[in-house]
Formats: sequence, structure tokens, C-alpha cells
Amino acid sequence: MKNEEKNNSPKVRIAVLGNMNVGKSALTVRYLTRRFIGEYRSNTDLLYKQTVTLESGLLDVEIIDVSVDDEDEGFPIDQIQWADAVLIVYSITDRESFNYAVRSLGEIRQIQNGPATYLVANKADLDHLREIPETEGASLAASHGVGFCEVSVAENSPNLYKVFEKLLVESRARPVKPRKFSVSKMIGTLIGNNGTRQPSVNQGTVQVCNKSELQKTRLIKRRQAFTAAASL
Ligand SMILES: Nc1nc2c(ncn2[C@@H]2O[C@H](COP(=O)(O)OP(=O)(O)OP(=O)(O)O)[C@@H](O)[C@H]2O)c(=O)[nH]1
Repeated sequence: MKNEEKNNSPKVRIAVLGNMNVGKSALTVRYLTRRFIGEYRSNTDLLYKQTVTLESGLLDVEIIDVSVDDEDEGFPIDQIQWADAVLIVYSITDRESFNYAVRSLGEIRQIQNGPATYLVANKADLDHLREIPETEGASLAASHGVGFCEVSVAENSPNLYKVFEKLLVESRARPVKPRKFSVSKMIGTLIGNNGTRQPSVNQGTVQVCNKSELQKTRLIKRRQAFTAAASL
């Protein structure tokens, strides 16, 4: 945590939130590595760290891929309060994932000085399986005053990069967020204190958060295999 405290470069934290199987991991990994990983299920939060280049210069970005599973019914308020920006993802083929997005937007709305938020409808390539018209997503976003677009992570929609950039730029323009938790304490809570070995994500890192040691070990091994395949 010492490094965390010493690092003075600008930093933005993004939480990627959405129901199961909507493509949160695929979206995050696509943004960070430009690669599409087809099979990427996990039941553990993952924290990605990477330095990205914006027009305004270098920016340290941390992205938490928030895991949702059947037993995990509560809204992940800690992760949302930790974040400067939230990207809510649903799948156009899955009405339940849209309902989850509706609930999440409602929860975020109740947070005072809440995070910059964007709504993303994924799997636009599966139009033949569509359950949610684009207009419905757009009007949901408009009713909460947040940005919206449809993307296909599989087909590498240019819009998905624009969404992350908009959130980063918007978060940078906001006053520094008064944090309820110390950064060190919050990161410690999210990732545990054993973050000694971090596999690389295309010059960034990924850390497993929260769950059992067995899951951590298994997932780190999967990520190492992935990063070996995905490094440019
Ligand atoms: N057709 C299509 N499939 C996609 C797209 N994005 C992701 N997928 C697939 O959707 C499935 C779920 O993707 P994940 O990235 O694991 O989704 P997730 O939201 O992280 O899922 P959880 O781990 O359950 O939280 C995988 O089989 C992906 O290959 C897309 O744009 N189009």
C-alpha cells in the first residue's frame, strides 16, 4: 500500500457493473488489451490496473469488474462508492440483465455526488435474439441523465473505447472525490492484502478480490494463461 500512497499521478477508478453473463469481463479486457476472450466466466471481483494515454497525458486507471452471482443479492455499494465512474452493462438479449441495470441506476441515483455513470448495451451482434429495443435502453439512460450506447464487444465496436474515454475524461474534470474510506483501506478491503504476485494485463496488472484462496489461485492461473495469449 505504500506505493499506492506515494504515487501522485492522476488516477481514475471505474466499476463495471451488470448482471451475470452480460460481457463485463469481455468488455474490460477488450478495452485494456484490444482482444476478445470468448470464455471468461468468474465469480470473483477482479481489479485491473493500467496506465492509459489520453490527450491530456498519462492516467492511471483502475477498473473493478464486479462479480454478481445468484447468492450475491445485495447491491455492491462498497465498489460503487470506491469508484469515480460506473459503467453499467446489460445484454440486449437478456431482459433480466436490463432489469438489473434499471435497479442499479436507481441505487446510484440515491448516492449524493454519485459517480459519473454510463449505460452500455452489449451483444449488439445478436440482433436476432434481441429482447430490449435500442430505444428502451436510450430512454432509460435519458431518464437518469446518463450516457448510453449499444456495442458489440465481440465485434470490437469503436464505441466501447469512446465510452471508457468519456468516463475517464468526465471523472478527471470532477473535483477530487471526498472518500469515505482511505484509499489504502478500501483497496485492502477489495483485494485483500496478499497482492504480492500480479499477472500482467498488457503492461497492466490484474488482482483477484474478496473470495476464497482457492478461487484466487485458480483465477490467477487462468489470467496468467490469458495474458500469455493476449500480450502484444
Ligand atoms: N455474441 C456476443 N457474445 C459476447 C459479447 N460479449 C461477451 N460475450 C459472451 O458472453 C459471455 C459472458 O461474457 P463475460 O465477459 O464472461 O460476462 P460477465 O458479465 O463478465 O459474466 P460473469 O462472469 O457471469 O459476471 C461469454 O461467453 C462471452 O463470450 C458480445 O459482444 N457478443
